[in-house]
Amino acid sequence: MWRRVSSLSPFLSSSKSSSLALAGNGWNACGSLAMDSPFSQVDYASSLAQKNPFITFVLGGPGSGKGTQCEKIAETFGFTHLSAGDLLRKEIISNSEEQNTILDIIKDGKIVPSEVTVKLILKAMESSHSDKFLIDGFPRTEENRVAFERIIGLEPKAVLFFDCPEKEMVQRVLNRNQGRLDDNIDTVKKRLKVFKTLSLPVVEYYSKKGKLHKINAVGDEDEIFEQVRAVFGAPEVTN
Ligand SMILES: Nc1ncnc2c1ncn2[C@@H]1O[C@H](COP(=O)(O)OP(=O)(O)O)[C@@H](O)[C@H]1O
Ligand SMILES: O=c1ccn([C@@H]2O[C@H](COP(=O)(O)OP(=O)(O)O)[C@@H](O)[C@H]2O)c(=O)[nH]1
Ligand SMILES: [Mg+2]
Repeated sequence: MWRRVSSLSPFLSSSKSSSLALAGNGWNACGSLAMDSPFSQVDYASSLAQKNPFITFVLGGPGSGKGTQCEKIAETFGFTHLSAGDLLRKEIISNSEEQNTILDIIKDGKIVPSEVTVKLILKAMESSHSDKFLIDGFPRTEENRVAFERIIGLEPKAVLFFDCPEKEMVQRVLNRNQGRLDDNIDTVKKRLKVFKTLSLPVVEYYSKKGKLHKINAVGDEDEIFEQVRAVFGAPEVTN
């Protein structure tokens, strides 16, 4: 079942004291790694997990408006916006060992190995002083999702899903005009297949967990943002 749009604002204000994300994955109730944890070598993630930031994953097909809406959310609600695609594109123009592999995968509309993407996200989160993150365009597969939980030791508190018809997504991607090597009809067709087969199961997973906020991504940017604002900003109706 899709979750109705309801406000996250009470959740946001109490996020610092929440211990939800520390359960499981080798973490004990104090937020420390258990002695027998298989991940006790991964101490670089421990300080981030102890901070327990408010993480929102932002999902949706190519061109559904994730990046556009994330900019608005970041500006309005003070989130730090991390686009997984942007982090990967930065790797391509750096001298990283993986630059050619990443380029080929993106050009082909496939998914970069989880380990690579999660490490880039972790590095970006650690170098920020923020305690509220929007992670845009990730996780794109169930394997991505599991790798994030395993390596970082945290789960999202909320997940936004921008629901957009394919025809509209294709039109937007082809008009994006940002010089992206994947904004062409061949790649977008492949990306839509990947989205349906690998990414929609992640959306379904968070729906079942009651964390999903589905946004109708058709309409003008401001209309869409009003739906998003209701998720983050409006006071929770209690009875
Ligand atoms: N609501 C909208 N209506 C029409 N075009 C939009 C809308 N939102 C975003 N766009 C445009 O569509 C393209 C894709 O948007 P973007 O935010 O990059 O999507 P995503 O990050 O999901 O791929 C961009 O050129 C953007 O300006
Ligand atoms: O977690 C991610 C995010 C992106 N990508 C790759 O980067 C491309 C572009 O992703 P981005 O989120 O920038 O695209 P958008 O959905 O915004 O068009 C994707 O098609 C994938 O090839 C990936 O492999 N893993
Ligand atoms: Mg984007």
